[in-house]
Amino acid sequence: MPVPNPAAMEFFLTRRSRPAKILRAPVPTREELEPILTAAARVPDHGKLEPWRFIVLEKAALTRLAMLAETRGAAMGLDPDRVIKGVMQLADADLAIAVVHVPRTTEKVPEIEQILSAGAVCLTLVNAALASGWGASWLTGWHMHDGEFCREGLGLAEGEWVAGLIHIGTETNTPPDRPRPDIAAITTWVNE
Ligand SMILES: Cc1cc2nc3c(=O)[nH]c(=O)nc-3n(C[C@H](O)[C@H](O)[C@H](O)COP(=O)(O)O)c2cc1C
Repeated sequence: MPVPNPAAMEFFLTRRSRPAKILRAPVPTREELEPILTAAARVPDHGKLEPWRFIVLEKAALTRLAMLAETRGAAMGLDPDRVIKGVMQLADADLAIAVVHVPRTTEKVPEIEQILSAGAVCLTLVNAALASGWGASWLTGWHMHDGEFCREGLGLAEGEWVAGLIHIGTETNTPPDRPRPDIAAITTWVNE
């Protein structure tokens, strides 16, 4: 007989991100983050390759990265509004964790499966933070897709890239949930 876990199921049926712009201090301490990171690293991982790693960005690092985004966005010739959006995402944050995809060279596990595993880390990190009572959000942005920014600002090695920048903090208000998928419309039942 299956042994249900109603509390876990209730969490999954009601969980939702909190927009990064409404997250503020206090943020989890390093000690409080440890179980959250441990939960996030407990994901399906074909071949046990661990094709991901974490970079925990505390306030001073986010301020430094916001300044780098300003110069980098201008150097890239991006639309100023887009630059500012990326800059403020970092400048307003008190804590964010970059989940870095670290591709492993192996013939047994295609890279796409390693990338999917990195996505699982991102979602589990959001969920573990939410389950611990924090607000959390999975963002990226033009800076996280820019190799030069990631090399200079985050010290990423060749081939590494940011799968998600997970913002974590205290929510300052509770915005309404968004409409959720119609399960009947996206599900096909096959019995023959
Ligand atoms: C890979 C990925 C990247 C994302 N990047 C952004 C982003 O840069 N900016 C943004 O506003 N939302 C971004 N989102 C969407 C947010 O995470 C969004 O708030 C999320 O869909 C909320 O879903 P939930 O409430 O079910 O957790 C991204 C989502 C994913 C999966």
